[in-house]
Amino acid sequence: MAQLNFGGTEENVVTRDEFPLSKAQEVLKNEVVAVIGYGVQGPGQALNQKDNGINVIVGQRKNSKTWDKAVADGFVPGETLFEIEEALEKGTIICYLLSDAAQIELWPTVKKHLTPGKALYFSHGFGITFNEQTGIVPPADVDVFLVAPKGSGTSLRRMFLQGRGLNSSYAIFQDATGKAFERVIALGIAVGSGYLFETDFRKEVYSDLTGERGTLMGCIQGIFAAQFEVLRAKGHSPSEAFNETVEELTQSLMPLVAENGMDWMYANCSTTAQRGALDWWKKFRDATKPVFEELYDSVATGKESQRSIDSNSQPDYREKLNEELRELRESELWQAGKTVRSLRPENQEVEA
Ligand SMILES: NC(=O)C1=CN([C@@H]2O[C@H](COP(=O)(O)OP(=O)(O)OC[C@H]3O[C@@H](n4cnc5c(N)ncnc54)[C@H](O)[C@@H]3O)[C@@H](O)[C@H]2O)C=CC1
Ligand SMILES: CC(=O)[C@](C)(O)C(=O)O
Ligand SMILES: [Mg+2]
Ligand SMILES: [Mg+2]
Repeated sequence: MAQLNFGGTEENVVTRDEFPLSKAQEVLKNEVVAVIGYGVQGPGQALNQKDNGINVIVGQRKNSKTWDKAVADGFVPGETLFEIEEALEKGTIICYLLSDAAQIELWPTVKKHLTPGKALYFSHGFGITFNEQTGIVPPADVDVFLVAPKGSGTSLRRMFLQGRGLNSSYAIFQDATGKAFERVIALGIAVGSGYLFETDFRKEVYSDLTGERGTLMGCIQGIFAAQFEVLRAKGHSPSEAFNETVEELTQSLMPLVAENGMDWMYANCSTTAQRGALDWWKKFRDATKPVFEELYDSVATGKESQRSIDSNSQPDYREKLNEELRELRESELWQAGKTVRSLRPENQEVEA
């Protein structure tokens, strides 16, 4: 474990240097890792573990689209792909990767198979932290921990294939075997994490729910829409409004931020832009901060988790979500975006 200084605070991190894949393989060599659920995180984590030489099986409902996907991805029915209960029985480490709402329904079945010494692995602090809402209370004689990749399962897999690694947080809720630390870190490395930083279940879920509702997904769509609407109302064309709101950000400026920080991105823009950005950013911070305070409270009081459980456990939740996504897709903003994306040279048909 290394101690690193993050802007003035020392924190524990585990890197691939101190915990290489060979060590993860050694720790997991007698384990059967059962990945339950094959939605977004399931495939990323199962495939990365498979490619990393870990003994991984998938548990999924037969006659489902995702069963077929697991087969197409190389999992073999009866060998490495099983009905959920069979996988639960075979697994010594259970990676519980159903959607957070679905985890509630299957919990009694999972619990039945958590015999002493097994490990229960999550990729989110949701089920355990909000156990009054989820009913997820594991027996005392199993290890309980999490590795939460900080990004989509799709990115986890893509970055692995590119030889890169998404960073993840890890937390131990219960160490029944005395081996929870080496087990959780070995899994974190095996699923393709670039490095792992320490957290606990409550902090993981509070920060994750805040982030995805905030700057990562909810807030960013909100400020995109606000700026786009103002530009359109002032007579700017959709292409101009989209380019100045989204395209330039994702294609030109955010890669610079990712590479070397905000000041470096600013420094690579005009002095005119820098003057304006430096003058305006605090105003945006002050305008949005009360909304972030409200958001955090809504997470911490359990309102957000309850809403997620209530809506995502309806039988027609998928159709309803798809309908809301369709509205977003068909908005003028994202329709303009579709045309803009098609114009990127790399997306144009190569002329014969
Ligand atoms: N989507 C992502 O990239 C990320 C997800 N996470 C966490 O990882 C976990 C898994 O999330 P996702 O992969 O997004 O899940 P998901 O929404 O893609 O669902 C996973 C699987 O659950 C199955 N399923 C749904 N209802 C079921 C039921 N009643 N019985 C049996 N199977 C059922 C689906 O067929 C699917 O294979 C969650 O705890 C989530 O918060 C963490 C980081 C990112
Ligand atoms: C991708 C991720 O980390 C999220 C946004 O928290 C999630 O999918 O829940
Ligand atoms: Mg999340
Ligand atoms: Mg997240």
